[in-house]
Amino acid sequence: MASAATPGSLSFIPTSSRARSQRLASSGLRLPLRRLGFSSVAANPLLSVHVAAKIRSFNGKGVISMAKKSVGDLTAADLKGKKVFVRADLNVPLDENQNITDDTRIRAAVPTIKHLIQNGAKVILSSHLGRPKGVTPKFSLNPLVPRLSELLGIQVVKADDCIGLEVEKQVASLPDGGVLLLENVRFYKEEEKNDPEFAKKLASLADLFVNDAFGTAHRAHASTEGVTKFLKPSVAGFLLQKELDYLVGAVSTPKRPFAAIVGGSKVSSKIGVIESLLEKCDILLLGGGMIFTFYKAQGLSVGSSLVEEDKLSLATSLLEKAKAKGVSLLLPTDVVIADKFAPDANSKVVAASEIPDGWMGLDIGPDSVKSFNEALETTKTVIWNGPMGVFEFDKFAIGTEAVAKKLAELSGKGVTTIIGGGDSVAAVEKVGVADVMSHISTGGGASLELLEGKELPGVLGLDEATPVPV
Ligand SMILES: Nc1ncnc2c1ncn2[C@@H]1O[C@H](COP(=O)(O)OP(=O)(O)O)[C@@H](O)[C@H]1O
Ligand SMILES: O=C(OP(=O)(O)O)[C@H](O)COP(=O)(O)O
Repeated sequence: MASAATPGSLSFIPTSSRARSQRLASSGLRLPLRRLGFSSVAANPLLSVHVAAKIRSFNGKGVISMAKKSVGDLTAADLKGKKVFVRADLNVPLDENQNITDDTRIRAAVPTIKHLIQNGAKVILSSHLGRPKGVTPKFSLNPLVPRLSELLGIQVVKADDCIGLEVEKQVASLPDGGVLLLENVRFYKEEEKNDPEFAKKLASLADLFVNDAFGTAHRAHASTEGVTKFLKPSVAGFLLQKELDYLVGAVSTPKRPFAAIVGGSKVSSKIGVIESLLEKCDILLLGGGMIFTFYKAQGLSVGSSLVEEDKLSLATSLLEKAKAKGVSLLLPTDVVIADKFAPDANSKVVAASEIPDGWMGLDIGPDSVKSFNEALETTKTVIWNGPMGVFEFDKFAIGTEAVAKKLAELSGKGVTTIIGGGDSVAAVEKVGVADVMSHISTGGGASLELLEGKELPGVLGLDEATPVPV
C-alpha cells in the first residue's frame, strides 16, 4: 500500500453551492435536474478499490493513497441491526420558500443509504447545510425530509438536534432499515473546530461510520474526520469512491492526449490546480478572468479587465514551465469586451492584443473557441474547471457554452470528460449536457483540492482497503 503524502493546508474558501445557486437564480438561470450514474462502483465496489490501489503518483510532489475500504465491502452480516453514522453532503440550494432548487446532492447520496437499509442497518444520517453561525432555523434540514423519503421509498425520521438525550432515544427506537436524519451538524461551532468531545458524542450514536460527503471531504470537521477516531470500521460511501476514482484515477493515469481547461476569475485560486495539471496534461487551455493577468505579464494592454497585479511574475513562470514541460498552453487569441460589468453592457470582439482603455474582457472570442475546439479534437481525456467568461450574463456566456457543447460532443465519441465542480457544473447544467459527461463532481472546493494533488481529511481518516492484486 502506498504511503500517505502530507496533506496540504486549505488554500482558499470556495464559493458555496448555496451562494452559487442563489447567484444563478437571481441571474435568471434555471438548472435542469441531472442523474448521476453509479453503475461501475455500485455494481462492483471492488473495482474502485482496484483502481485506487494502482495509483502511485499523482502530481510529482508525492505519493498519495486513496485506496479506502468501501461500504460495498460491508454485507448483511456486517450491517444487520447495526447503527451506521453516515455523513453525507446534503448542502443543497433552497429558494426563499425553502424549496430545494437542485436535488443533485440528495440523489447522489441515495445509493449508499439504500445499500445500508437494504442490508438491515439503522442509518443515522448527518449533514451540514450552508454556513450557519449557531442554531439558525433557515438552515434546518427539515425541508430535505420529503425528497429524501421519496427517493429512499421510506419515511425518514427527523431529529431536532444532532446530539443529546432526545436523539439517543430516537436512535434507540429506529427499526432495522430505518433512517434518522440529524439536524444540521453546523449548528454546533464544535463541528467546524473538529472538537474531539463533540466528535465523540456524534460517534457514540453509532457502531460504524460511512463517509459519503465528497463535497465536504476537504474539511477536517468533527462529522467528517473527527468521528473516524472513535468509530471502526470507518469506510467510504459509493459517491465518495466514485469521485475519487474519476478525479484521481483519470488524472493519474489518463488516456492521452490529456487536456485540461481551466477558467474562472482568479489566478490565485487556481494556481495550485494549474501547476499540478502542468505536470500531467498534454494540452492546457486557459480562459475566464484569469487570462488577463497572463496577457499583462506578456506586456499586453488589458483595459479595465480583471488583473491580479501581484501574480504577474507567477503567470510568467507558469508560461515558462509549460514550455519547459512541452505542454501546449493555449491562451485565447480574441476576447469579447464590454464597456461595463453588466448584462446589458455594450460589447464587441477584439484581438487579445487590442483591448482599449476603459473596456474589460468578459468572454473568450469566436476565434479562440475555434482553436480550443481544434485542440480538443484529438484528446482522449478532458478535465474542465471554471467558466470561460462571465457566463451568468447571456451576452458573455458563449465561450463557456461552446466548451460545454464541445465536451458533450467528445463524450459522445468516447472521450472521458470530467467536470470538476463549481461554476463549470452550473454551465453544463445550463446547456443541458450534464447527462452525457463521464463525470460531474458534486464538490467544487473538494475537487479542486484533489486536482491540486492534496489529500482530503475526510478520506485520510477512513480505513485502508485490503490490498488487491493489480
Ligand atoms: N473575464 C472575466 N472577468 C471577470 N469574472 C469572470 C471572467 N470570466 C469568468 N469570470 C467569473 O469567474 C467566476 C467563476 O470563478 P470560479 O471558477 O468559481 O473560480 P475562482 O473565482 O476561484 O477563480 C464566475 O462567477 C465568472 O463570472
Ligand atoms: O458546497 C460545498 O462546497 P462547494 O461550494 O465548494 O462545492 C460543500 O457543501 C462544502 O461547504 P463549505 O464550503 O461551506 O464547507
